[in-house]
Amino acid sequence: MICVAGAGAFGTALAISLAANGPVILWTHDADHATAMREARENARRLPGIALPEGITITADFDTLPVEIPVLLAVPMQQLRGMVETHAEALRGHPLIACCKGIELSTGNGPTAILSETLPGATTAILTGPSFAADIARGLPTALTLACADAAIGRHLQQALTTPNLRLYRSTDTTGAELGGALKNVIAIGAGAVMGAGLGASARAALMTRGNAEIARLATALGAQAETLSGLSGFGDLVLTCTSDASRNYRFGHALGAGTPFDPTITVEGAATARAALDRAQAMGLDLPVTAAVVALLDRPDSLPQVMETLLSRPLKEE
Ligand SMILES: NC(=O)C1=CN([C@@H]2O[C@H](COP(=O)(O)OP(=O)(O)OC[C@H]3O[C@@H](n4cnc5c(N)ncnc54)[C@H](OP(=O)(O)O)[C@@H]3O)[C@@H](O)[C@H]2O)C=CC1
Ligand SMILES: O=C(CO)COP(=O)(O)O
Repeated sequence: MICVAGAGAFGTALAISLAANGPVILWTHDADHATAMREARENARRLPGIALPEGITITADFDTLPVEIPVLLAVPMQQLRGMVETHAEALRGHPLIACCKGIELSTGNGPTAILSETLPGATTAILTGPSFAADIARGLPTALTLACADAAIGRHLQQALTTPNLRLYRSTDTTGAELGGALKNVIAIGAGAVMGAGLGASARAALMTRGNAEIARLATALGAQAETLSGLSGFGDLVLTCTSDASRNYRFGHALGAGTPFDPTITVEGAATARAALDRAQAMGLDLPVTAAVVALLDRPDSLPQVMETLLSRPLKEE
């Protein structure tokens, strides 16, 4: 049995896929949402139009968790610490697999560090990579990275969480897996802005490539391995998110570039992470021009011409 904590689009999609392997508990913090999902056998709020298999038990009560089953934490990054602190007693003793992408704004930390700080001694891992919730939920083929610092536990989790349509690759580089997934969202906002402003696919390719170099600069300085960044959780997710309007980060950037409104209730992880990444880079004396451009655009959505001018007038250098 597996528990998925967080009934957003991704948590629900993971629960649907995992239900092919055996019983799944899908937990939401909202009792009314649990009731609605139980009655409709659908998550109409976050993943409409897809039936929840019978093998998924929906609950808003953590106290009933069977001992030691893995818990996948699928809540937005900036909510992870608060959620784990609130439910620390219920989560203690369970292997915890973070499924969120981002850097915490208040600390500059990633998901597994937050889990270790909140529940010292916990077994932690990160599940990340290129996959849209709707694709997973519809049973389309997807491949993700499961990173766990403990190789033996990682091997066990890889087996437990692989499903017929979700193929997991294993890594021990949690830093690389987390940072690839976090920082690609920042570049996707930039890629969306380029396309929204009508600057063209060539400009987007340039931004993606220089963004990729920037991800490597910050992530390797923080201890990531270069091979991880060229894998599913890095390059794979960067390509997916920067080129598909199924991505919320891309669509948010597109709206910024086009000067059109964007629904503020939609989860856009790259916005807070852009600021967190820039803070960390500045503290380390690293230059992240694309991330700085995204932050400038977040601060002043009408500043796109100046932001582009700043990027294009940087000193010429070797690639
Ligand atoms: N959607 C996707 O395609 C993918 C998403 N991810 C990652 O998964 C993470 C979650 O995203 P996603 O599911 O899409 O987001 P959604 O916006 O669809 O859902 C977020 C969920 O988290 C819940 N939530 C918010 N705050 C808390 C809290 N304090 N305690 C418990 N639950 C809370 C929300 O509840 P409520 O509805 O009540 O607000 C909602 O159910 C993100 O980091 C994202 O990057 C990764 C891969 C793919
Ligand atoms: O992380 C994702 C795809 O791998 C989902 O991207 P968005 O959060 O931008 O929708």
